[in-house]
Amino acid sequence: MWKVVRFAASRSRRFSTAIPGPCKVHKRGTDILHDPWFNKDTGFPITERDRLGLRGLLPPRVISFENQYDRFMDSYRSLEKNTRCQSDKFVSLSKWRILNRLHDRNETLYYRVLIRNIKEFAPIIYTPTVGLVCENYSGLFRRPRGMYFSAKDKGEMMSMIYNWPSDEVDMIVLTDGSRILGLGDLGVQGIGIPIGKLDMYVAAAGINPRKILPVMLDVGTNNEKLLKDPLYLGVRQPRLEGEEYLSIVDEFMEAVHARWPKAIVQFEDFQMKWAFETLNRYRQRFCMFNDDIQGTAGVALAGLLGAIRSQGRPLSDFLKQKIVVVGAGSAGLGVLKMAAQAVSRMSGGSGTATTANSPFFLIDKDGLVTTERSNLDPAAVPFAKNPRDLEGLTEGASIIEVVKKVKPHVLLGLSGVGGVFDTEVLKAMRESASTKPAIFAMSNPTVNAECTAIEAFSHAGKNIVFASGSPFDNVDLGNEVGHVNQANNMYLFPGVGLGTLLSGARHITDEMLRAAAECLASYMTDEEVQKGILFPSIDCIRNVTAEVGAAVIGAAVAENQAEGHGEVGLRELANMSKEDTVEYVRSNMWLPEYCPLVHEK
Ligand SMILES: NC(=O)c1ccc[n+]([C@@H]2O[C@H](COP(=O)([O-])OP(=O)(O)OC[C@H]3O[C@@H](n4cnc5c(N)ncnc54)[C@H](O)[C@@H]3O)[C@@H](O)[C@H]2O)c1
Ligand SMILES: O=C(O)C[C@H](O)C(=O)O
Ligand SMILES: [Mg+2]
Repeated sequence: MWKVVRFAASRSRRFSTAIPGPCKVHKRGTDILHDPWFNKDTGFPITERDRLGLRGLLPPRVISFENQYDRFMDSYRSLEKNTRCQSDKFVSLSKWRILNRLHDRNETLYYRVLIRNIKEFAPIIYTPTVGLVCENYSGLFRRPRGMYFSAKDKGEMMSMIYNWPSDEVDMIVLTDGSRILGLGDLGVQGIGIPIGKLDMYVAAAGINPRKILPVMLDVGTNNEKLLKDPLYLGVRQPRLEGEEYLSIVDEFMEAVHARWPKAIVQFEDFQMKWAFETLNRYRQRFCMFNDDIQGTAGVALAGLLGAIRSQGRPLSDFLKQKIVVVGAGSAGLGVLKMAAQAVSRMSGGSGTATTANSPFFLIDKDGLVTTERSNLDPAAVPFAKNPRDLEGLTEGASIIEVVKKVKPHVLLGLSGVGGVFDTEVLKAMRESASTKPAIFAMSNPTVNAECTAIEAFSHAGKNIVFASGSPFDNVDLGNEVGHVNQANNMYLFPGVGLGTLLSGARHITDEMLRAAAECLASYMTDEEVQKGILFPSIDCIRNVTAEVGAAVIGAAVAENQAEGHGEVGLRELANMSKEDTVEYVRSNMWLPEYCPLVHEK
């Protein structure tokens, strides 16, 4: 059984918070002003202007970092005021543009703005606006960000990787653009997702922005509209398949690790068949994980355990919870696999994942998944129900049929289809066996959510607990508040990445992911959970990441995966208390401060 441990936020003297040391820069003059890593705009002190050949290239007055921040926020607020009557789409894209321009000009200021206002800006640089940006990327494109490896680069990647200007890369987010959120195949335009995820790595985990790399593997697209679009920036060919496809991913993985052997690669938004195949292919060879399968699973498991706690029930009740998962893709199957492992361990087993005899039900676009399904995807086989055990439900039963019959404690959507939890389905959840039925509409972006928060509380009742993948406002229920949780893998992947990095682990194991999920599950207090607050506010995401990262390090040490990082060796990691480990993680988080620049030839 899981012990609910909340790491103390005590400060240890062993790890002091980093004060930015000097940064070596190999350029001078305008080249520095045009480099967003080093640019400080009007913030360059006079002595630095002299040292770096900047004197005369900037207006004479030096503006403090804080004043630069205020100036940006003022222009952001004016934009908000001036766009008040415009459509939501126009406003969201305008907000993204102003942030993106800052990102392209001055990263230190950009991350200060992002970190201080994460709740307000996450919905712009991350889901849902990032989806809109990806849909319109070819038209919005102004400056490149990250690297693009295409089907035409075969045989060249080992040298191309050296085109990246940084000698140190810790964290890579890689996509092939084939399943961008719930928006489908967006080809090269999917690069917005790795960029947004890595922004969250900087904001939530304090990974140094000079050590991140967003990557697009452009192997073509099957999106006819994009192929016909004269502005489309990707390779105009159908997606590579089979061995041709895998040989491109293989070459990329070899090239990356030849240059940066310890870089962690997060696979993101790959269509299901490649998501599972690449995870199995690389996880023993490289330090990598698939966020949609593994990150999502951990967040969902934390939500499922929270739903039990919200009913005032012990976690052992997990064995009895009836859970209907709608969506049998990489995310839905990842969730079921982790949930089934938890059930197996709780009932004294080895943690082998199968739900055939458990109260879990899986539904895909063809309805309830049973052993009678022809062409059942191999990854779904362990979760197909035997119709003999179903008491009246048959292969392909609809969501409403399943919900009416099963009366689930939890209805969890990862289908990518907006509105599939319709009024009838939500009303049927009133008959749930739970005192606090849980409705998790986890698909992104907002338009693809299985239902909205208002729909859930109005049709399923005030006593539900609700979570969605993209943010919704809390719902006014008269004299109480219907709390909206954001069940998004952003609560896990930053801690998984940072914990892995700081442990120096060569691989990311199931145990490390389990530790991350359990840590998140135990983050909220009983009092909060009973109010329906299952996940923390995004405002404290650095704190969540520090704790999740520490849990990952603890598991890496326990499993003999850890090798240490920098000056902190394995022995020191192994001797750290939980509090010390949290503090160690926290003290390794990059802070957006201008560092003194020192020119080096
Ligand atoms: N909240 C999060 O943290 C999080 C994490 C990962 C994925 N997601 C979201 O989950 C969604 C699915 O992601 P995925 O990688 O599993 O996609 P996927 O394409 O691999 O799977 C989609 C699944 O949904 C099923 N489906 C389609 N239409 C359906 C319908 N009408 N009724 C029932 N099932 C239906 C499909 O058969 C398939 O099994 C996306 O919208 C994605 O944004 C959210
Ligand atoms: O990107 C997100 O917001 C979550 C998740 O990885 C998704 O694919 O939807
Ligand atoms: Mg994703």
